[in-house]
Amino acid sequence: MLVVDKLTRRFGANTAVDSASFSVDRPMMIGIIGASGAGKSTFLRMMNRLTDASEGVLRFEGRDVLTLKGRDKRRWQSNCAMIFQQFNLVPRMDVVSNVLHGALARRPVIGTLFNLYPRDDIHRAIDILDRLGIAGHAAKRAEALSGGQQQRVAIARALMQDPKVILADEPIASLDPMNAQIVMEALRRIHDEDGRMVIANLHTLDTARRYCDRVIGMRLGRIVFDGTPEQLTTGVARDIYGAGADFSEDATSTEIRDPAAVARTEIRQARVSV
Ligand SMILES: Nc1ncnc2c1ncn2[C@@H]1O[C@H](COP(=O)(O)OP(=O)(O)OP(=O)(O)O)[C@@H](O)[C@H]1O
Repeated sequence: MLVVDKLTRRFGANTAVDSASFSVDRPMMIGIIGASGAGKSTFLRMMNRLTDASEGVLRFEGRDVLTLKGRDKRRWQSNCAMIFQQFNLVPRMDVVSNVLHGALARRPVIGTLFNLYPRDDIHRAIDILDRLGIAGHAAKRAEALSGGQQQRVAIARALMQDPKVILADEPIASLDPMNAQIVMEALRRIHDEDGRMVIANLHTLDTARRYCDRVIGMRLGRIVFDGTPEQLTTGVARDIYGAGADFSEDATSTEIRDPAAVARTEIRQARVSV
């Protein structure tokens, strides 16, 4: 279904993604983890054709994605929706109009210019918002919503494109643990119920383990781990992050933890440091 072969992107002397290869034979939820600068965003941006590759092949359902041009490229980009850490909504525009923007790629230019949306699109936008539990906010300005709600609006906008793949670039990095969980559950449900492939760059190991079927670990542009969440042990994570024996998973955790347990850990750490 998806074949990535020796995919490489160089920026001058810096190789951001270095000969990355893997293949996926069915729609899955895939987490890409790795330290800052490992090449995760560059990989997603190449997949969506926001960034050109320097070398290599990326095929989806047999099509060579990297050579698509013009309308075919735009069609691919609409089939491969992207969501970002900062949501990228139009803050002063109402929620439903933000969602309807997701359908622009599939609509004639004239309607777009006059903000005329077919009634079916409007109903579909409301249905998608309802599915994500935020239909009650449809008429509000996007900026009036919490971060977690805004990210769900961004997911709704992506779903308006009816994409085969959703690429999520650190979708929960700006969210508190509770909202992070709601957003990850929404992405997981979209995969489970619609059969869409989801590829998410994640900063936190526990999130990758909990929500993904497969985890890819990147370090300095290279894929250094490709396996199941069960295979992602602390030792493997240490290698991916290039960390020493003092590597703590807590530093990459967004788990909603029992406050008493957190306090106990903090007291223990304070005792160690005095
Ligand atoms: N447009 C660009 N021009 C020059 N260098 C770039 C550009 N985009 C990315 N890089 C470099 O490529 C490398 C990989 O960056 P990338 O953003 O893909 O990493 P990342 O794993 O997504 O990091 P983060 O988790 O911090 O977002 C970094 O060294 C970065 O500085």
